[in-house]
Amino acid sequence: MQKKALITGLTGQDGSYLAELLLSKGYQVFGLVRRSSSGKVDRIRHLSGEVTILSGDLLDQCSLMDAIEQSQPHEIYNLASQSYVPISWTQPALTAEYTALGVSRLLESIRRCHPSSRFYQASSSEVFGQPDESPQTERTAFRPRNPYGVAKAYAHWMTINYRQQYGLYTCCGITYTHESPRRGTEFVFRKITQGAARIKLGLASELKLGNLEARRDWCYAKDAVHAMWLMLQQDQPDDYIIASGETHSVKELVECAFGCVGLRWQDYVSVDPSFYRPDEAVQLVGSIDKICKQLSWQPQYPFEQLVELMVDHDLKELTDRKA
Ligand SMILES: C[C@H]1O[C@H](OP(=O)(O)OP(=O)(O)OC[C@H]2O[C@@H](n3cnc4c(=O)[nH]c(N)nc43)[C@H](O)[C@@H]2O)[C@@H](O)[C@@H](O)C1=O
Repeated sequence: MQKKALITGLTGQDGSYLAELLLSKGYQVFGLVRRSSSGKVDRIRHLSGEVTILSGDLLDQCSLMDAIEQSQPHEIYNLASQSYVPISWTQPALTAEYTALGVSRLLESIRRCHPSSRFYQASSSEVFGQPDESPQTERTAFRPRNPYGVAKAYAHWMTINYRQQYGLYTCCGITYTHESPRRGTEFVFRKITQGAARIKLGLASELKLGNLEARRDWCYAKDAVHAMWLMLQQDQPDDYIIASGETHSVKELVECAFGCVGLRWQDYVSVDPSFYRPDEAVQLVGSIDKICKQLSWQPQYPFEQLVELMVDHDLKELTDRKA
């Protein structure tokens, strides 16, 4: 029997990669798309005709119930969210509506309409905020430091509560920052790889960044979506950290990206305090012991290879755009 999956956040980085992965495995894929996102189809244009688009919104319970009834999915992946941390300070209530309450609406819709669906919730390392320990494990206490992290913590615990209270098959993947050529340029990794490419091609002369000392655990988005799928194939639902297990600073990222285009970063990069964040967690790194042992998952792309892949992509994309 052909498996069916419903993805929220289909038009985003992770949604588009997950749709490709599921299609390659023979799934029938449905994607929930907000009316306001329906113009942003760059990441899924090549999948048109292969994925069934359903109109819906995490703010609207009826639309979620309709989508689930229509698709009758074996698996549901909730990848939709307001995901940019600085915006969560300027729009805290809207962030909570999508990122926290949206998950309640989705879980309740699953319980009422199709309780046999397996559910994946995209949790985030931002739930750890200023963690008590490093690396963080699945048991590390949550101490979120921004409205986005608070909203993700609520969603995480609701997902676990629906598992415990109603016996639903629900899992949380606590993902650390994950990147790809489909990442938005507001996020630092893509901002830097595209920035280096733009300078190399003479399209820009400088790159302004915030805290160069901040350290992050970056992995490749394609590796991350593979882990999400694996989580829903297990006999028992559980929660896992999805990360690379190592950190690099923003400065190391800059050095590596400018190195790829043969330029000295010090000649082009300046620090702009407006990109600094108040009280941010400057070092987050995940322990991947559990996922490696229990799901035999391993990140496939080391940091340097990911930077190179993205710089090469950005050089090509910008060159094609100029031509
Ligand atoms: C796991 C988590 O991962 C992501 O959130 P993020 O880590 O906040 O991502 P980012 O790329 O915006 O910042 C990374 C670091 O880089 C520093 N940084 C320095 N200079 C600039 C700069 O110029 N721009 C930006 N954006 N960051 C800068 C910044 O202060 C921070 O320390 C999302 O997917 C989120 O949805 C999520 O769940």
